[in-house]
Amino acid sequence: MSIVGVSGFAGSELARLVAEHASLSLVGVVADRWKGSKLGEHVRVPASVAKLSVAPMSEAVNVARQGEVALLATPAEVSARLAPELLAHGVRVVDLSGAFRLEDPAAYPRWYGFDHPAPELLAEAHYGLPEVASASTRAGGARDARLVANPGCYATAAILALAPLVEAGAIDPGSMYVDGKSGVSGAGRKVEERLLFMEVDENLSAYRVGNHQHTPEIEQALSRAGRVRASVTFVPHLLPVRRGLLVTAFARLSGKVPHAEVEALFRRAYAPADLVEVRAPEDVTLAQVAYTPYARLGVRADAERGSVVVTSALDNLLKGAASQALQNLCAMIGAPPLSSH
Ligand SMILES: NC(=O)C1=CN([C@@H]2O[C@H](COP(=O)(O)OP(=O)(O)OC[C@H]3O[C@@H](n4cnc5c(N)ncnc54)[C@H](OP(=O)(O)O)[C@@H]3O)[C@@H](O)[C@H]2O)C=CC1
Ligand SMILES: CC(=O)N[C@@H](CCC(=O)OP(=O)(O)O)C(=O)O
Repeated sequence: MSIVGVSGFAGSELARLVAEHASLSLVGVVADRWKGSKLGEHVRVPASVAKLSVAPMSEAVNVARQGEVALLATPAEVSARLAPELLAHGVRVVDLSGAFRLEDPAAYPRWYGFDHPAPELLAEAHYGLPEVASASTRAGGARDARLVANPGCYATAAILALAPLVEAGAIDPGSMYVDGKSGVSGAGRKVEERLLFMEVDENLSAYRVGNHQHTPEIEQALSRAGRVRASVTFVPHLLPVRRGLLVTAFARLSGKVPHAEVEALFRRAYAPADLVEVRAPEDVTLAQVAYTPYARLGVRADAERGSVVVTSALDNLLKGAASQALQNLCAMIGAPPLSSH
């Protein structure tokens, strides 16, 4: 395996997870910021890979060709250009960015700010949310996929929260609401005024209201899962913590599923999922999921108001990025799944 973008927050988590997985071997790491230095100088990894030399971005294709799969932890526009080159060299790709999550090429200028350079790959990419197979159009799942689009962090939490409800026809899919709150590591290592300590500490603010790139991703996944046209209003907020995100989703019950049976939908849907826990909504907290690969969900239906509320929490860098990428990678190559410790 190789990791491109290893100097980023998600890339560093990936390096640790790949290095610690007994069935995976890390053969190359790439990032300009750390080029020429050893991986172990920056990330706490086992001695076997600590001596790996970090290659510059200009060497990304050559380095990635040494491994069977490349993990891209790069900005969407970078991944969109790099993935086709890697695929052309026979290297399979798990991409952590949004570059291959949306099936409609016309959505890219609107939500990501660039024209997609490889629109033909959008239909092929597998949307890799392992616990919600219906969110992808690919019948075979990640196994045998050449290209896996790893879901966004808020999108993972929101889709886990709403998929069992739309799949069962339990809610009105035309009006779902999602309030999301994320720790600052969600924004990556970049320098930005809104991410300064003085802006974030002891503060809470909404951002990109009506304009967040995970809106079409959530709608696409729920439309597929429910075979309906899903419409989601999503508002993200920046929380003054390092790790973790929590979304609260609200929807109107359709009456098709009695309110007393709504929680059972979740328990059934996620019974086979080792990494998704269903608890009371009040027990869904950042502290329970931060630094773990778990997502935790809580649901409560309100018969009097005809509504349902779902809380959903995960670590944005793990289930929201790197550990989910590992789940996908293991499924692609038939390696044992990520240990759920
Ligand atoms: N942070 C999170 O919680 C999540 C992130 N993601 C996605 O994962 C990917 C990586 O995110 P994250 O680790 O947070 O990001 P960071 O900003 O922390 O890291 C970005 C990485 O990409 C590299 N890079 C290569 N080319 C460029 C370029 N042109 N501009 C900027 N960086 C470049 C950087 O290398 P260098 O600085 O050495 O040049 C760095 O290694 C992104 O697509 C992000 O959207 C997805 C889910 C959650
Ligand atoms: C706090 C914060 O800024 N979070 C990021 C989430 C990053 C993510 O999951 O991003 P991609 O879809 O770009 O891969 C954001 O809201 O854009």
